[in-house]
Amino acid sequence: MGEAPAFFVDDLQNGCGLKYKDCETAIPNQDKTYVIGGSDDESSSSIGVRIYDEATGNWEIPIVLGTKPKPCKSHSAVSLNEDRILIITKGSSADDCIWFLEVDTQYVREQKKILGREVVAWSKGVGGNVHKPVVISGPSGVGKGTLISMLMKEFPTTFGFSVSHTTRASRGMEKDGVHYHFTERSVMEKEIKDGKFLEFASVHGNLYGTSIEAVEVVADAGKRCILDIDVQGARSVRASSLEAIFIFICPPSMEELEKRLRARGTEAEEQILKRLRNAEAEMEQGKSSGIFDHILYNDELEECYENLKKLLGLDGISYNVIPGPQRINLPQDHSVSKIDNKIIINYGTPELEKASKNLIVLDVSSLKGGAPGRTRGLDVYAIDSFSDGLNGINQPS
Ligand SMILES: Nc1nc2c(ncn2[C@@H]2O[C@H](COP(=O)(O)OP(=O)(O)O)[C@@H](O)[C@H]2O)c(=O)[nH]1
Ligand SMILES: Nc1ncnc2c1ncn2[C@@H]1O[C@H](COP(=O)(O)OP(=O)(O)O)[C@@H](O)[C@H]1O
Repeated sequence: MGEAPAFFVDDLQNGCGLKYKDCETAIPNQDKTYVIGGSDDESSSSIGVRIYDEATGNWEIPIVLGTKPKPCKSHSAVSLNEDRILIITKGSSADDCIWFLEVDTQYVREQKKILGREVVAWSKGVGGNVHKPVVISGPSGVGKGTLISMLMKEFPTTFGFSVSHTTRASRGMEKDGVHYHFTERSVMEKEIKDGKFLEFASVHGNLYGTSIEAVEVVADAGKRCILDIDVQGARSVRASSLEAIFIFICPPSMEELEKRLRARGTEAEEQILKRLRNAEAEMEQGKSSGIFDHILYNDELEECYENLKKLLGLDGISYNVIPGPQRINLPQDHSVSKIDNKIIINYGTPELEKASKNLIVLDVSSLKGGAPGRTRGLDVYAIDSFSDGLNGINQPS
């Protein structure tokens, strides 16, 4: 049935006496009110967020994760559920106007625990769907990099590699920004504190991590993201709102793993021994932790590659191409309300009320992914509220 529309500025001023600027909206959610700022302030480079805790009467400025929407003169906002608020920025381009502010999703709750502060996270809404990202884990030397290179070579327009950050030194052939972002520990630690990472872990004595941006870059290129990360990282991604397929690669034996690591010739003896020691625990966790959807044995390379392709639906006959994102043209002046899983964007003025196509419906029942990054699965369509009879949408009572 019908639910309350966005709680707009005037309501809040009258109701609670909270102070804010014209370009802000105030959205009550659970026992807090989120004041989401516009940007009439020239110095501000993004939309701000403040939280009013009704129980304590205190304001808090949260840590804001994810890429923020660009500043805009005004926006509409509506609480989708206890987890997230939908924001529609006015005057933005068609592919940059629908945003989600996650306030209590699993990802945000985890980040609150890690960062010890109030946290919110932005995610951009994107029409259409893409295939789930692929997380590949396995012990050092098992052949993850080799398999991923084969995939990227055969399907260059389908896959994009999530370039991780690491504090380890570059190997001879590795390029900064291509294989890894090689970085100083102090810099990476600061960026982790600032919430720039989707996940990070200490592996073989170095710090490794996937920045939110690394995943967004691939998604924005319309490609399926591949992450080569360790088991701890895979566990963190499992707990995040990035819906992915998790694949663990096993060697045929520990002897063969050692042979491959030594033959690769990229590590000093001490590092080889450390990686072999860690491999035992990784194998145990990989096989039994419940994190991974699939386990592949990399004995014969070609055979393993064929199996990987099958898992990903790339076995030659039927790669199910999902249509690209829809373009969403939202009018500048509109009001927003929520009915069940549908957001109704009304841009009819009183005089135009009888004009056709004066409602846009944003169906949010199949949202996928979320902060940090992109929320996909939005279905957007225009309807004529009178002649189409709201297309079966329950009207607010
Ligand atoms: N958690 C996490 N692990 C990563 C990331 N990038 C790489 N790794 C893992 O770190 C480990 C060491 O990687 P690397 O030094 O390139 O050695 P290699 O696996 O022997 O080629 C591997 O298990 C990788 O999967 C990351 O962003 N996050
Ligand atoms: N199935 C396989 N049989 C033999 N050698 C392999 C196989 N898969 C990979 N290799 C070799 O093993 C070494 C380690 O592979 P690599 O892809 O670097 O592993 P990882 O990225 O998991 O550390 C490389 O020299 C690679 O050419």
